[in-house]
Amino acid sequence: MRTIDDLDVAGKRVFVRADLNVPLDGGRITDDGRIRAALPTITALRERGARVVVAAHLGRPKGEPDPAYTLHPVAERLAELLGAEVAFAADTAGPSARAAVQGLADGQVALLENLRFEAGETSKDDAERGEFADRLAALADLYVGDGFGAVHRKHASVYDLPQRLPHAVGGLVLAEVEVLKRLTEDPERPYTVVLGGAKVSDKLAVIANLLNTADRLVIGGGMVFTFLKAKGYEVGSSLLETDRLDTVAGYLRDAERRGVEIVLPVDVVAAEAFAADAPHAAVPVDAIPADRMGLDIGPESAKLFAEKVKDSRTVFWNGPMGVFEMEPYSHGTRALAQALTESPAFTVVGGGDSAAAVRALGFDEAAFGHISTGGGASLEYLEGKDLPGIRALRD
Ligand SMILES: Nc1ncnc2c1ncn2[C@@H]1O[C@H](COP(=O)(O)OP(=O)(O)O)[C@@H](O)[C@H]1O
Ligand SMILES: O=C(OP(=O)(O)O)[C@H](O)COP(=O)(O)O
Repeated sequence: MRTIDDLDVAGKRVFVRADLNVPLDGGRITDDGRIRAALPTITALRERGARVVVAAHLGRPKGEPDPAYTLHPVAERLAELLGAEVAFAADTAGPSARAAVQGLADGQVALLENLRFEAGETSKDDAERGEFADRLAALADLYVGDGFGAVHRKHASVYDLPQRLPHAVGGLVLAEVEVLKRLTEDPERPYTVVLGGAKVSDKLAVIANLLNTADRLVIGGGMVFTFLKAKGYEVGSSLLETDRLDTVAGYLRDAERRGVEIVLPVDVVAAEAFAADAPHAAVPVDAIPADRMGLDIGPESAKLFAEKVKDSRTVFWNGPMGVFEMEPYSHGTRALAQALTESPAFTVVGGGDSAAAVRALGFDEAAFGHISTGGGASLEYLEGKDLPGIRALRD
């Protein structure tokens, strides 16, 4: 793969596909880790006289403009961190984007509006994605793929656009892959993968392959309830993927046959509503009240998970154990993060929210082996998949 050092960027319009999908509270960025992670590539290009056109997605808007998902706050933060102006385009590939790019002098930066405001970005239809990629291609001379957190998405800006422009891989993607390789090439065992978070259907899909590589899967977060229900427990109003119950029951059988240990919580914190001030209590998993939802693992589970993590030589963790953004449901995530810092294992934390949780809960990033900007992307890389956003840079 060509790197940015192999490109002659001076005076050229360079499209940088970054992952700037940061957590927001209203319009306020609660963790700017992904913006910071994008800086080295942007800065290197500026210093070499490129006209840098940064593009990214934020959240999951439905293919049309939605003010709740504007990248405007990200443009402001990016400008602060760069110590330079960032021209923000109010559309993605329309007149405002064209004007912003046209106005760039060498070394200057523009940020396009959320790529997912266009249906073509995420379309499953090759022609529709291609048509949007053509419009993006008209904005630039060169392409740099640096949005590691999105390289597992076969989206127009990730997969189709690099096929239309001379391209290179960015430093963030290179660095992430370098670390994750250590987990695919003969990881020290026991090798434990901890899964949590809210993107339940995405993450259920990686489990089949992880059963081939990991010795132990520890399951927390929103994923838990599909497992508990598949085992016959009632889960009240917790997150549940009803149509995946058979699949999950299959994973449990498969794991047992292969000798892969699946560690599930023994207790959960069940709340009356999705709110910090809702009445809540830790209950055993066989006693979740019908009118309550599980928003964290319970204290007994936190102890159990900590033991499993400490008794490992390699740990990959993606997905918070609970709704860590609300204090009453942050204890499971805190206990797990603490255990990772005390484990003799090589530890990798991946995912926008997981990395944000570790920082928000006050942990020192240096206490972990690596904090990756990508959750789903890391998991799919660990599965051994050829990821669309990396494949397109190789061709
Ligand atoms: N039991 C739960 N019910 C609902 N949401 C949960 C639960 N546990 C964790 N979450 C939520 O999961 C979100 C992060 O999930 P996800 O995006 O999958 O992680 P990452 O960004 O690290 O890949 C957090 O915002 C957290 O509040
Ligand atoms: O936040 C992201 O992934 P992650 O939650 O798996 O770390 C990426 O920006 C990809 O977002 P997506 O899962 O909406 O495609």
